[in-house]
Amino acid sequence: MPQLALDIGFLTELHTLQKPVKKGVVDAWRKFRELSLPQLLADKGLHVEKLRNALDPHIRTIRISGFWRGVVLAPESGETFVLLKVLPHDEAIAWGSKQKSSINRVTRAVEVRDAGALEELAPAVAELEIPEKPPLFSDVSDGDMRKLGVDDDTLRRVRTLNSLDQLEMFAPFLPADQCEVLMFLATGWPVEAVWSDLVAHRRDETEEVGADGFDEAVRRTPSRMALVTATEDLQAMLDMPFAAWRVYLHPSQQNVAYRSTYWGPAQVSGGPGTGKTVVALHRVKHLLGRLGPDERILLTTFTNVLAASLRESLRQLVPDARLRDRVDVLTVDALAHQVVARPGGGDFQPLRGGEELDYWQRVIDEQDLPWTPQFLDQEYRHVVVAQGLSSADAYASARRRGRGSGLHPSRRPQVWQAIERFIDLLAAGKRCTYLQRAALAADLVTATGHLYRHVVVDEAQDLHPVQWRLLRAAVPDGPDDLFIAGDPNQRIYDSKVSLKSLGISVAGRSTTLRKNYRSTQQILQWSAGMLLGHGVEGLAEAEEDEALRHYRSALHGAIPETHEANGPDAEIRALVARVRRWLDAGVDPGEIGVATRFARQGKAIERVLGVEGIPVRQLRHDVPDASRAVAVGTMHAFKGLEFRCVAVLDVRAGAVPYPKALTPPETDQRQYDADLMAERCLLFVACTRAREELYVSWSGRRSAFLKR
Ligand SMILES: Nc1ncnc2c1ncn2[C@@H]1O[C@H](COP(=O)(O)OP(=O)(O)OP(=O)(O)O)[C@@H](O)[C@H]1O
Repeated sequence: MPQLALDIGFLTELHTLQKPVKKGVVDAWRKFRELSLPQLLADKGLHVEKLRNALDPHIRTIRISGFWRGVVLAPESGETFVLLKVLPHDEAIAWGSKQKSSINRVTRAVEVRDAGALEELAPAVAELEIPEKPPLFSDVSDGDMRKLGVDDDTLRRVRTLNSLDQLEMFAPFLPADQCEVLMFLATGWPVEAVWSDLVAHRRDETEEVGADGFDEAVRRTPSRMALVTATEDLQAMLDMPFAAWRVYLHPSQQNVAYRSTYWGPAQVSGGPGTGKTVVALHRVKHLLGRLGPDERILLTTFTNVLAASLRESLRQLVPDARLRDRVDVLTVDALAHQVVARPGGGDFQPLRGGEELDYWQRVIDEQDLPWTPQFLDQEYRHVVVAQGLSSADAYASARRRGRGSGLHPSRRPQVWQAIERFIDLLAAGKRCTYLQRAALAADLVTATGHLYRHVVVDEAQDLHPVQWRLLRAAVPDGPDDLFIAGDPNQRIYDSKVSLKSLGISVAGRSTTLRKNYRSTQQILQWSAGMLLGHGVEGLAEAEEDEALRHYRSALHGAIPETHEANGPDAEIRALVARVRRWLDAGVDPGEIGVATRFARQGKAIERVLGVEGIPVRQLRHDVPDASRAVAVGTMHAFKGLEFRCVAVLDVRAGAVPYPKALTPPETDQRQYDADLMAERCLLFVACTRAREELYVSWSGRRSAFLKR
């Protein structure tokens, strides 16, 4: 039976197609399933047509609807076709006739290059040559290139290049896997690392494929070509094109997610948009497949919105509701709440917002203390709660690791007294801090026994040690106990955690993902520029900001736009104009996000967009909302989300960094540095939510985080 596989290039452009065209794709795909090969080739409606001047004899066009045609790769023999692109008639013919397919000698996967575009671009690329620089790949031999799957045609083109800019011009048109290898080599990766990180997983060791090997070759290309077998799956892909991750996992992701067993806690890290969440979800799917009777999995993340989004993604990835019901998708706070709500747990209301500081102020006034509320709050959080200290003696001898402010040992009893008073005051009002609740939950679980067989953690970088204690207690030590996904460069709250110090060792079981699937290279590079040279402490210690330099995306687009406005009102007016241009270009309002440092500015923006008749919604980190309206929210609320177009406003000195979010350096220099870094990461997180376009504006003096 013939079948029509889908190329990832087609899927990534799917959102630009109108509904009738998408329906045409479903109809065409059905015909491939329903007709025999001779019937298919003779079908008048589908009109499978060979192109007269095509560079590749395997290229055909098929009719999708009206003027729209699909460009298809047809096998010489065998029955698997691949849909590469859907375009208006003339463009489809022009594009199709310039493509060339081949089968990679190392991976034996199908690859397609835009041979016409590469030829046309060559003179412009040559002009970018920097005369005094050596060739880009002068230290990689032809033999190594071939071992990594780079073929002679590609080699001939790239041998003379001597700048990354030149390679990036060619990039969208080269065979994707070869291009990825070259990008990594060009950014300084040793041949051995490229081999082990990228190529080894893909290598195929079966016998030489013959002319009839095309069907198998498509099957060997799962990270770029999907064989969809059920109509519902195809429909879901067309409705949610960005859910491509359900079918296409990069071999490096596949390798992490579907490793049979990790003999202890495992960690996956990587820059924004590298698919950490996707890998975490696939890991849950893998673990579900081997779960014993009565065993359960916890999938946990940081905010309610992210938990809701994980629940939805899991629904798509694991359609069987009975299986899915064996997974609890909860924030760590919600888990703590559930545990504490059980008999014996007490009934305390957690403090919100700045309430903690008010309580500390009260203690300071009562006891006439020389410290600030921030100092006591941080001492309590980072030393007492983090280490689970419960007596004056334990505190007197505790290490104040990570604290930058001196505290003479003779003053510790006085601080402890203040802490005791703080705890009593809260208890008297039936209140607690979130961390106290997590600590209580950790104690209860330790006493009563484990809750889960596996715990999978996403957005791990922001968890506090006491939350880790709860997660550690929730699952028994052993194979596949904890699977942890996170990115230290996206830490926006003040929890600095070394997993090792918590008894969670991921040594030998830690992987870094390198390829970004979300944002264009231009957005990534621009955003990474804000962090480079500002060393962020990794979760598992060994990671450095070296990863930042290697952020890579196969997607290319416009350089982020910056705008200096003449006052706050003018800044909002400029935003309205920007949003209108996106809408006019066909971007759905629901695919636009507007981030601000403060909620009140977001409210003003919401009002103005509303008055302008643009559908708008408030983005909150506790309430999910998928309506098709422009999402306006604080930078914090954008954590973990993504939009086609993102505007970040109010990026001015005085707002980013926000002075009140910074501990005064004279109180604690180390804490000041950490706070400043968290503010930097916050802007980085907001900017890297953009898939295609990023717009950043301010009025007055620009933020010091923005480069000139
Ligand atoms: N192999 C893949 N093929 C296609 N798309 C992918 C793949 N892996 C991830 N994506 C897509 O890339 C985007 C980012 O993925 P994901 O949210 O998992 O990244 P992340 O590393 O968790 O990001 P962040 O840390 O910035 O929140 C998503 O739209 C996801 O669907």
